[in-house]
Amino acid sequence: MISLNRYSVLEPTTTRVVLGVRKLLAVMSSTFMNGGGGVRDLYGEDRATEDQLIITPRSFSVSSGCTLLRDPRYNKGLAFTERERDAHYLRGLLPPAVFNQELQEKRLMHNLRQYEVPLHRYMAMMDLQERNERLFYKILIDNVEELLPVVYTPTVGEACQKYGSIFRRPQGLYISLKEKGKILEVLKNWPEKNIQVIVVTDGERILGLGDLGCQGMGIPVGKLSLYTALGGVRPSSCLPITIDVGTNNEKLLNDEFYIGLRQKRATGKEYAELLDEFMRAVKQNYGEKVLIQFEDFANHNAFDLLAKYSSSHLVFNDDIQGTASVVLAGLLASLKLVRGTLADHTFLFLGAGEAGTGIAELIALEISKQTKAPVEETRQKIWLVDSKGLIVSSRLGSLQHFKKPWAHEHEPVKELVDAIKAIKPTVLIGSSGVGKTFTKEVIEAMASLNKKPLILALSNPTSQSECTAEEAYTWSKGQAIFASGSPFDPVEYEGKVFVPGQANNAYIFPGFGLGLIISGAIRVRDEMLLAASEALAAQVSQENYDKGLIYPPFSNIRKISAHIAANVAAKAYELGLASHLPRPKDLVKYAESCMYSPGYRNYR
Ligand SMILES: NC(=O)C1=CN([C@@H]2O[C@H](COP(=O)(O)OP(=O)(O)OC[C@H]3O[C@@H](n4cnc5c(N)ncnc54)[C@H](OP(=O)(O)O)[C@@H]3O)[C@@H](O)[C@H]2O)C=CC1
Ligand SMILES: CC(=O)C(=O)O
Ligand SMILES: [Mg+2]
Repeated sequence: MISLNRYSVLEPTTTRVVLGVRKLLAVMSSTFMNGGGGVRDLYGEDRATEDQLIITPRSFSVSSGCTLLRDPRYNKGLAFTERERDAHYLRGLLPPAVFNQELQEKRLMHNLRQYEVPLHRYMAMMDLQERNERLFYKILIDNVEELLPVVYTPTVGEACQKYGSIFRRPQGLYISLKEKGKILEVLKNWPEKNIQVIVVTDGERILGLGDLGCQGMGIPVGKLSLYTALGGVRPSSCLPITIDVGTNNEKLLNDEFYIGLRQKRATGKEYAELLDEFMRAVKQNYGEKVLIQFEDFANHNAFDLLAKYSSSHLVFNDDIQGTASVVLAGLLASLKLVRGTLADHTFLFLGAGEAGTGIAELIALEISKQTKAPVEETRQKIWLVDSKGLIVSSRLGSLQHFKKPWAHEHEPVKELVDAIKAIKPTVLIGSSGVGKTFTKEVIEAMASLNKKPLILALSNPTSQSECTAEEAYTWSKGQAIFASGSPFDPVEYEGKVFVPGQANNAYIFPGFGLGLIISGAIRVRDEMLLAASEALAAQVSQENYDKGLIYPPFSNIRKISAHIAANVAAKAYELGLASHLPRPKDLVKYAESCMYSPGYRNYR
């Protein structure tokens, strides 16, 4: 193992080699085998997104033997060559066969496919991540459409629900109320110092599954593995964090295997102080440019945290902003199928929380940008229904602040289907977290009003989806353009195959984050979200449209992410928020060159 310029602990099985700089450079340049796609610098793409390369150290550490086999970042398992086995004291610790990474991948995919229970696949993937990180990312990248539902929604939802009983080794950083006053010290316990992206949750709104407390850790871990696999951000710069302020989930509080604090959630001042200490400690420890992605906070905290820290930190709320950007992209793309402009459409949401109001606002902004009409005016064609019915002006006094802009003049309407009949939307978006709410009557109402109704069932995981793909296509008699938060298989209806798209913020956040990193952006702005949407929409091909798709397939996601990153970075430069100067000429190429690739390196 070669560890440069860092805190490498010298363990008994570690030999330290001291070299002159010139010799070190020679060794390094011949040492790394480029895995494809990364920049060809001395460090390989592992450090490509770092601020600058510092080539000062005169030593590197070579861990060997069992220590090397147990280090997931450097372990290659049977792929260690004969020469490496000699050089690193691995003789006898491995069986004689030498496999290349492709053969390892083939074997692993074969084994993975033997598991019929998705959770078992998830656990096998987590085991692999902790055993051989490069192989984990190699198989995730190469089999992204097959494995996304395993490491991400829907399976990650079940994994979080059962996190206590499937818990093996800790992943990520846990910051609980017990660490109040010591958060900076806790951050310093994390072995990596060059952190570029943190995904943090407090576990209160995990997908549409509600409060899972500390067990929400599966979400930051999963999201960050997508940062690497889909966006090319190197794994060592990603930090998953769960803030544990307790849980109000009685089932978990009474579960003997629950891994979190066994108390009700802290709220008010106690909550705010812990979060504030966390935000200050992150900036102090990692600097101004670390991206903090808020994930799956309940809406009574999410909007306030975003507003509070967006002027002092590089913060991004994936559920509000990432979801908005992915849905806007789908809408822009859908105009190829339904014609007209965004301003010609009428939008109705079931669910007026983070996702719903976040999307609504970005649509209003985009229409305002396109038509030059004030956003107060462009909001008028966007309507939302919450658990109490249509959001109308007579409810203004009791509405949460984020719903108020959507309280238009209308008589109260309780049921979704009646709201559809009254508002006559062309687009129906489900963001309620409640499954089966797009009933046959709802879909039929949309199909009776529109030749091609656009129906997005965004809620995750699959159990919470507002309807299935099959329901959307059959109840609309094949008229619907449909996409969902969690994936569905293609559906055959009356001899025609309909391919549903996946409207999930996973299309956006990896490329969005990469764009912030490569430009050295210091703040997130709405214009960057619009730029990301436009880049994603531009990646939908005629072949995709011909299948009724409004999103490109995930199999192209790294190329898509590079385009998103480039557009986001370009916007950061345009807005004067980028700190990496000079601006690279070709931002797409630059983004691609910065991406981590999981091919093995040769160790001398
Ligand atoms: N596809 C994707 O990329 C994403 C999907 N999501 C999914 O969206 C869902 C919602 O997330 P989020 O917006 O953050 O959650 P929130 O809790 O912020 O909002 C949920 C909204 O749904 C409303 N609601 C709840 N039950 C009903 C019901 N029976 N009828 C009508 N409205 C109802 C709530 O009403 P009230 O305010 O009255 O309580 C609230 O307005 C989750 O399932 C999540 O997984 C989220 C982000 C990204
Ligand atoms: C996808 C996502 O972020 C969610 O469902 O919360
Ligand atoms: Mg989320």
